[in-house]
Amino acid sequence: MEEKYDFGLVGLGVMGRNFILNVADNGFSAYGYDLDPEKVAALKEEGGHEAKVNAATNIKTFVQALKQPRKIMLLVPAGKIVDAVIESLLPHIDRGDIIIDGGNSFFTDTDRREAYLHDKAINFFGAGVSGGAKGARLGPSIMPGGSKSAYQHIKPIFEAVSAKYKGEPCVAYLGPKSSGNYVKMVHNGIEYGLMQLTSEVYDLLKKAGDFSNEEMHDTFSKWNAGRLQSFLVEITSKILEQKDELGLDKGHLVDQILDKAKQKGTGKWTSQNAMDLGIPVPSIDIAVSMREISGLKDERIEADKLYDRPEIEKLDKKELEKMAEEALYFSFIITYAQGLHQLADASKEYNYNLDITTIAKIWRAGCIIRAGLLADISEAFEADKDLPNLLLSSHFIDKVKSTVGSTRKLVAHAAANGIPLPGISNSLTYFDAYTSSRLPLNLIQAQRDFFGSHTYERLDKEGIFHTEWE
Ligand SMILES: NC(=O)C1=CN([C@@H]2O[C@H](COP(=O)(O)OP(=O)(O)OC[C@H]3O[C@@H](n4cnc5c(N)ncnc54)[C@H](OP(=O)(O)O)[C@@H]3O)[C@@H](O)[C@H]2O)C=CC1
Ligand SMILES: O=C(CO)[C@H](O)[C@H](O)COP(=O)(O)O
Repeated sequence: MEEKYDFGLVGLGVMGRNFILNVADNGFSAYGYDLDPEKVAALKEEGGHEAKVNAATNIKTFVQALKQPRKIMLLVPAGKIVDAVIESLLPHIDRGDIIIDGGNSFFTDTDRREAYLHDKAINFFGAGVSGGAKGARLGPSIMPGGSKSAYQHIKPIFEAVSAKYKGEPCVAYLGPKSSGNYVKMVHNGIEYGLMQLTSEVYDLLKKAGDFSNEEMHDTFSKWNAGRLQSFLVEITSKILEQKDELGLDKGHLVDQILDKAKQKGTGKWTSQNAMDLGIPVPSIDIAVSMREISGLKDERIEADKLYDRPEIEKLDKKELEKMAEEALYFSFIITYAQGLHQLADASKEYNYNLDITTIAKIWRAGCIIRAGLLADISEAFEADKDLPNLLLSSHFIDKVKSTVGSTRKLVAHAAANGIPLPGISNSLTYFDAYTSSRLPLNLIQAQRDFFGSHTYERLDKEGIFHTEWE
């Protein structure tokens, strides 16, 4: 009898093709499935040896090639395709088999699918994968949620293929049901926030400091060697040195890219769900809004003609670079703080039983939001696992205190000079509000009671009060 394969993968696109080759590189035999015969043929060729990597366009052949309990990962576009693939697998798989959705599926879809498949005795995992094509090939961060006992079957494969941080795998069982997809969604929300912040600093260096692309390349490289070390700062430095091969002037590619940022939805879902839960994540909200504003290119061009802008007062390059590093570091901290706060509250709301330390640890390598800061963040949560907010951790007080001053100066300078810094200023405002023992929302309570008899509480007496204001 022919030897069966350890792992199956549906969807041989950007992520799937790379993930399956990674599985094979780590000593597991793997079988791929895609509707497209060219992708199947390409994988077989790239996989080299048929006993190690094989693939088919026939779903029955694919399923029958796998060892039981079958471990079948889907890396197909989120949405209806995931349901369609599950339906096409069902006639061929057996009780106890495991389906893993590795895509960016919406978490309530994962709950629905998990309940549907649970009734058929099929184990279903939502396991977000981060790291892009290169990560999938060489070591991503993986965020699995589902049945703890069934996880034992996929654990050896996931631990082998995942990125490693100082030898520790960047994957861990996170919790039941949709917990893995939820964590990946918030990962992407933080990703949106950090990308927005990086783009603001790039804009500020250019406009307030006349930095050239070469100079910014050097600045981001230098920052990446320090406490801002992160994948997004690293790739920003690389992007800034990339020459344009298509354009006529052979300048830098970044200058020729249309300033309209697209989105597939995960950042927006993070914001929407944070609103549902009542968790403030303004650094993420504004990153979503900025992608939307960026899309209004024609209107922006019209509006630009209608309103004057102040002439920008230039800052000393060295001083600006130092302040920008501090503001970016400060705003990165605030963005992680908001995302992790959301995870902690969602964990209670949806009974995920998430361990924030574990999440911070599996984000230290492999994923798009990997950063040196995550080692400090995991230590902060290790010291206090019930920490409500990073800003309350003794590990972060000095880091925040020493960088907030520059953030204030840059936000003020940018506002006075008409340079939009929405992510950095939202991060600062969040900080100022979160650290205020008294906010002016007493007035809002009074207004609500004035016009709608909505009542209010008092500082000096227990109870619920209403005033006839007029
Ligand atoms: N790209 C990235 O950097 C990342 C993507 N993700 C997520 O991973 C998932 C996959 O993304 P990605 O690899 O980029 O997407 P791609 O579109 O590159 O690949 C999806 C693959 O699935 C195939 N497919 C579609 N429908 C079916 C079907 N019914 N049966 C079998 N195969 C099918 C597609 O074939 P065809 O093209 O012929 O339709 C394609 O080969 C998504 O949820 C995405 O959000 C997560 C992290 C990073
Ligand atoms: O999951 C990812 C990385 O972690 C994807 O790259 C992400 O989906 C990109 O999102 P968007 O297209 O909305 O910018």
